[in-house]
Amino acid sequence: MLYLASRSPRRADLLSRLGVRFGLLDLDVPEHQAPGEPAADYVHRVAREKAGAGLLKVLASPGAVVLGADTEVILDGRVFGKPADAAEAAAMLRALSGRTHEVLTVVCLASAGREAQAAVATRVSVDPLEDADIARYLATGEWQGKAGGYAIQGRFEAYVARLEGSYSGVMGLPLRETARLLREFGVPV
Ligand SMILES: Cc1cn([C@H]2C[C@H](O)[C@@H](COP(=O)(O)OP(=O)(O)OP(=O)(O)O)O2)c(=O)[nH]c1=O
Repeated sequence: MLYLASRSPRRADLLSRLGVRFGLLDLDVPEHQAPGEPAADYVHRVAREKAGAGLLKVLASPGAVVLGADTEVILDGRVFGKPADAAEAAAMLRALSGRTHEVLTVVCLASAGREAQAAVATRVSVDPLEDADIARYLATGEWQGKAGGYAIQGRFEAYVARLEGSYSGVMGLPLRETARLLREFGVPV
């Protein structure tokens, strides 16, 4: 049985698109970058912690496979996670304005005897944003709960000049790499 260790409705939607059946595990894994921890190491660690915490919940279920994932926006080596409030989201969007950043998603699959990860980095170029653009965007509320303070799957795409990589990866679950990992674990996709 496959379990998705995530509270993100987007990850559940994306995983459903692969046509697999899965259960949902609700868990709260803290996301804090350690001092000096490189951005990519941090994203890998959090994805592993989510899958590991999920696995602990279902160890009694034989053959359980747990999927955890983490998505962060990275600019100049700095990690932009989910903004705590509109002011923090505004600061993130000002930093992303007119620049190209990376969205890194790491997917981790774990079962009783095995663990594997896939990392997908997508480069996203954002048009220059006026203060008025940012204010209008923040008013939509779409920034809430999204790394970097934007959701590409909504109005923000109007400001995306170029995307190189995985669109589903930016949304939180890269479908191609996830499908490959699932097959490796014997989950038919
Ligand atoms: C950049 C970007 C991020 N996101 C989302 C994907 C992730 O859900 C979220 C980053 O936060 P995550 O910590 O990766 O995930 P989460 O807290 O939403 O869910 P969970 O930890 O329970 O699995 O940002 C978008 O939906 N669209 C985007 O364009």
